Amino acid sequence: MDRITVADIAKTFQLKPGQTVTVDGLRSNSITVLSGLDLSIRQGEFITLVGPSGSGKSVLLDIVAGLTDATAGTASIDGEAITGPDPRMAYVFQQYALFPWRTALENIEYALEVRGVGRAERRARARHFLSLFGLHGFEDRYPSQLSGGMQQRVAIARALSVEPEVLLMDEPFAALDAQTRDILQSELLRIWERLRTTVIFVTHSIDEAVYLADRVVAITARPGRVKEIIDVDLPRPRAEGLRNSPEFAHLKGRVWNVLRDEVRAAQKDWALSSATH
Ligand SMILES: Nc1ncnc2c1ncn2[C@@H]1O[C@H](COP(=O)(O)OP(=O)(O)OP(=O)(O)O)[C@@H](O)[C@H]1O
Repeated sequence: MDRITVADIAKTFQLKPGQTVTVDGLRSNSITVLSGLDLSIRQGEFITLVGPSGSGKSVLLDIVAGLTDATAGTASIDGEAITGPDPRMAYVFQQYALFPWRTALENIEYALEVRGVGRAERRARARHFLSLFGLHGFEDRYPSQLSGGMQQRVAIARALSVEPEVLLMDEPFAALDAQTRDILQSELLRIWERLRTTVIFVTHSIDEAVYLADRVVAITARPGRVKEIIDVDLPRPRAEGLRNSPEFAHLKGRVWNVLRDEVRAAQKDWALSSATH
C-alpha cells in the first residue's frame, strides 16, 4: 500500500521585487524548483533522496510535511491530500532544533504534551525513546551539555516518540563528524527495523543513501523531478561491514552514474547565474 503519493508536483517561487535569477540564459523574477515530480512511497519503506544542490529536495520535503503548498500537483498521505502539517508526520532537520532551556527528557516530553499525551505517559515514553538511543543517564542534561551526535539522537528520539507514520529527515547527519555519522546511521536502522516507520531521508552522501535505503530516488538538476529510482537489494539488517562489499560499491557506482550529469548541469546553471549578475 502507498503511504505517500506525490503526483505531478511543481513549485515556483516568486522572488522579491528587484531580485532576479537566470533561467535558461534569461533573467526571471520567479524560480521553478520542482516540475512534474511523481513519486509513490510504500508503507514502511526507507527512501533516500539524492540530487544536486538546489534541486528542490528540501522543498519537496516541506510540501510533503504540509509546510508549504505546491504550485501544481498533489501530495497525499494514505490517499488524503496534504493541506497542512499533519500529526501523522514528524520532521528532523539538519540542525538539532532542540529547546536549549529544556533538558533532553523535557524536550521529548514537550512534543508529547503538544499532542495531548498525559503527564505520566509522557515521562515514560520520553525515557523509553531516550534509552532506545543509548541516552539513559543523560535525561537531565541540557542540549549545551550534550555533543552534536547526542543532540541529534535526542531530536530523532523526539520525532519518533510521537509515533509518526512518516518520518521526514532533511540531512540530519550532515553536521556530524564521519565516525559519529556512521554510528548514528546504524542506530537509526536498528530502531527503524523495530518500528518500520516510513522514512524519507534527504542526503548528499551517496554512501549514506545506499546504506540506509530500500530505494534511492535520484532527483534531476533544477527544476527537480525524479530521474531514476535505484532499488537497494542489500540484506537487512545491514551490517557495518556491508560497506566494504563489492555489491555496495556497485550500487554506489550506479547512483553516482545517474547523478553525475545532473550535478554538472546544476554547476553550469550556477556559473551562468553568477556570470550575468
Ligand atoms: N522561499 C523561497 N524563495 C525563493 N527561492 C527559494 C525559497 N525556498 C527555496 N528556494 C530555492 O529553491 C531551490 C531549491 O532549494 P532546496 O533547499 O529545496 O534545494 P535542495 O535540493 O534541498 O538543496 P541542498 O542540497 O543544497 O540543500 C534553491 O535554489 C533555493 O534558493
